[in-house]
Formats: sequence, structure tokens, C-alpha cells
Amino acid sequence: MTLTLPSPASPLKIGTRGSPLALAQAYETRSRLAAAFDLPLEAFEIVVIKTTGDNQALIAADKPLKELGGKGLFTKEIEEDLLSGAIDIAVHSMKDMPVAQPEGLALDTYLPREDVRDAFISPALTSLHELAEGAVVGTSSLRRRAQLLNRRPDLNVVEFRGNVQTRLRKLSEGVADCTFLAMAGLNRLAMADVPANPIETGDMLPAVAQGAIGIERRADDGRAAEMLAAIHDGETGLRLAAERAFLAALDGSCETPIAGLAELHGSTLRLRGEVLRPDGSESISDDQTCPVEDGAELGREMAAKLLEKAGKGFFDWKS
Ligand SMILES: NCc1[nH]cc(CCC(=O)O)c1CC(=O)O
Repeated sequence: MTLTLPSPASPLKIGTRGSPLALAQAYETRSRLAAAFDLPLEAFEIVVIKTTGDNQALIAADKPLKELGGKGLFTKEIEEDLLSGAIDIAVHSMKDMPVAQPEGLALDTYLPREDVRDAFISPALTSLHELAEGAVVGTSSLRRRAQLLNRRPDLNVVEFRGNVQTRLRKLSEGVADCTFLAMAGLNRLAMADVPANPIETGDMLPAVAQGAIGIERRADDGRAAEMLAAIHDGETGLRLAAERAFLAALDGSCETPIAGLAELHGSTLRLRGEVLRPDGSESISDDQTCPVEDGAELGREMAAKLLEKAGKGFFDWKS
């Protein structure tokens, strides 16, 4: 098959949200594609798409994101633009992507994964272990909140949202002693001046797919499929297959505290998974290995095992 490559006259349209992190990820995708096919950057057009999530997050800046409404809050408009042909590919943080895509779309290309760890961010402290009794921690992530309270029931968790600058300002105002972000985002934005220290995965298991960029396309677009295959990272693909199968079998949404991480050691895949009660009162976890090609199966098995241990109502909020 001969591929009609994009050109400055007929560029490949790359859709993305407009946040600094989303743009950095779109630029990375563009440079990898340009390098793989020896094309000028002008053969690609970055199309910024405003999503319902972006609008609502601006309007209701203090509300927990989970109260702003349903699945696909940050992806609906982008996927509509893919299906209509307004864009050709879309770049996403895989951590924010539902486990299944709408009919007609495929999401199976991943760039090499960044640091998977969470970052501990504090102007005064360098690690979780330095937090004093009763310290105030700021996060809007249900997973991080539940994990923190599970290990440290004495901590006070306050709702914390916004970009890095907003969070740093809140910290300097004394609103909280620390906050958390993904190392991946900080690294991609080259935010060297942020007081961030990585948290080892044994202390805080990351979200499924944290640090991974995924690229979505129309399932029947042969050109996009072939171009994306050239920049796909197979190792990230194997790891996400295990993690996303785990998440899918748990029926996880962004409203359930779930953590999962797959790592490759030669031909062996190690999968760690954790589910927590939203209030942090209970954590159930597992740590297993399998041959690399069996990761998805292990993910499903681990999910079934954890769900059985958890029992009904485990994810319900206690009032
Ligand atoms: N939910 C927001 C989100 N989605 C992806 C990242 C960071 C980058 C990544 O994990 O790929 C973040 C912010 C954060 O958790 O700090």
C-alpha cells in the first residue's frame, strides 16, 4: 500500500485540548510523526478544541471535578470532531480516557511512557513521611485522597484544583501543607522550579495509565493507522493492555479510587493493583506476574479477585 503523506498544502489535523500539558503532548506527537516520515512540521496542523469539561471547570473552579458531570467530559467534543473529519487524530492523557471508545474510533497508539510516579509538592517538605500529625493535604483526586487517608487517617484532606501555578499560590497562602501532581505532567512541561519530589510506587500506586499519551483515530482511516503504527511504543502498549483490562473489569470510572501499574522485567510482566473505599478506611491490593503477552488476562483476573474480596458496596460513600 502506498501512503499519501500529509503536506503543508494538505496537513494532518491533530486535535487537542488547549491546556499547556495537552499542547505539549500534541507537539510531542507532531515531532515524532514528522521525524518518522521526514516531513516538515507544517505538514501537521494543531487544532485546539474546547471541551465541556474545560468550560465547566472554569465556571465552577472550586467544585470537585466529579460533581461537574459524566463520562467523557473532556473528550466528547474531540471525539465528535474525529468522527466528523474535522480532525484526523487526537492526542490524550491515557489516564483520563474511558476504557472503551465510541463506535468508529480506535485508541491503540501510545508514545513511550513518562515517569509513572505521583509527585509530592510542598514548599517546606520533601516527602510524605515528613507530614506532621493532622497536616492538611490538598487534592481533588479520589485515588490520592483514599490512599493518603488509608495510610494516614490523621491527615486532613482539602479539595484542591487548578493548574500548577494556582496550586503553588494556594500552598504559599497556607491553604495546605502539600499537594500532588503526576511527575509526567511536570516533566513534560519542564517545570524544574516546582518543589516536587517523586513518591515511590510502593508508597502511592499511580492511576492506571498515568504518564502515558495515547493517540486516537477513526478506525477506518488507513493512513492514520499506518502513520501512528510508526510511532507506537510496544512496551507501553503491553503495560497499558494489562492496566486497562484491570480497570475495565473493575468497571472503574473517575469516581472510584483505583490504582494500577504494570511493569516489564524482560519477558515477565508485573501487575500491581489496588482498590480503596472512598473514605480510605480499607484498601485491597494484589501483586502478580505473568508472561508479557498475558497482561490483559492477568488484569481481568486480578480485578475479579479484588472485587470478590471487596464485596458489594465497597465503593459507596459512607455518609
Ligand atoms: N487528571 C488530570 C491529569 N491527566 C493527566 C495528568 C498528568 C500527566 C499524565 O499522567 O499523563 C493529569 C494531572 C495530574 O494528575 O497531575
